[in-house]
Amino acid sequence: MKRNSSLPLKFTEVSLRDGSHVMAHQFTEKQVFDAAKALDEAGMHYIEVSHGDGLGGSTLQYGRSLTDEMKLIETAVGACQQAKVAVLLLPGIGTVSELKQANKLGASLVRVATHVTEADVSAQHIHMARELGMEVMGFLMMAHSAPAEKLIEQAKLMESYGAQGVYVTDSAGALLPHEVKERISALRNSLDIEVGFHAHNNLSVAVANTLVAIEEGATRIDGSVRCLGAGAGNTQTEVLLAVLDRMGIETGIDLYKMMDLAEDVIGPMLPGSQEIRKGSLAMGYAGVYSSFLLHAERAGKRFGLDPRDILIELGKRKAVGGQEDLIIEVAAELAKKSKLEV
Ligand SMILES: CC[C@H](O)CC(=O)C(=O)O
Ligand SMILES: [Mn+2]
Repeated sequence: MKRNSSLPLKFTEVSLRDGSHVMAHQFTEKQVFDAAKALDEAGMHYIEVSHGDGLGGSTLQYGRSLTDEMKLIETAVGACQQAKVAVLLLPGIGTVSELKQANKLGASLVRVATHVTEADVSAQHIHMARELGMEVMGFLMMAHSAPAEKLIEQAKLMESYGAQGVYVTDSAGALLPHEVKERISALRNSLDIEVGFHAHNNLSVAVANTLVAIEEGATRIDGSVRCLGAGAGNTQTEVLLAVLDRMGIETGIDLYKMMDLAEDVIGPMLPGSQEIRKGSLAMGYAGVYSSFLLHAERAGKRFGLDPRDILIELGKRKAVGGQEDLIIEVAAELAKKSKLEV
């Protein structure tokens, strides 16, 4: 593969943040310590640790964390010799004060995440992170739902606020390879900062999409070991690293150590196997936020509905992150409608 960038690839392992959705936000300090230590020893570049919905996400709406995320961040920082600890922040959920606290505890990269059309809400947080001396990336979520021109406009806003890179974030795992190619190359040709890619494997194309992104010049790449991320999980980190190794692309990360930690450290944490099942497949198919899966399954049980019907309806309504309350509303409406039809 010929990469359209001469910069080295930098990987962010997201299982301790995106995987928080799968764990219903119940990570323990020991789990985070063991995973961060093993990832650090394998040479991982960045390890993201936060509530699944980012700093400040531990609420009734998003799900309460078992362990205070600041404790988890501090634990991960303490476990790492070389890896940097990253945090995710969604303006409106996380605040500048939480960002300062995380930075004080040793988090040195923040990814400021907004819906793909709402980059303007990231200005204050990006400025503050730069003032704190943190590395800052923009994270444009639900990137499948906007055309390349919109992504360019929004990424340029983040660049103007001081972001040092912008991610195409396929939150729904809905992007197809040609759509990734179009979006990454559009950003690569329009920005003076790095471009990143964050995938979800709901349609089983996360590794393929990530390879396309790398070829088009993305240099910041996300993955989760054993697919420990929302929905069917993210690009499986250890698999991607093996493929890149076969392609002769240098990552600086020890493949055997990654395979071992996938088996011995992350494997035992998994509440179930991260396969593509009907719920996650429906999300990729309908373009729904991956972190809605557990919420939709719970609503399905509560209202006696097939969670897929709830997910498909959420896709039609173009629900965005932060609208977890809409899941209940949609389920209640569907249940009412189906009773009327009987
Ligand atoms: C709720 C935040 C979300 O999980 C961020 C993310 O990883 C994505 O949009 O894919
Ligand atoms: Mn994600």
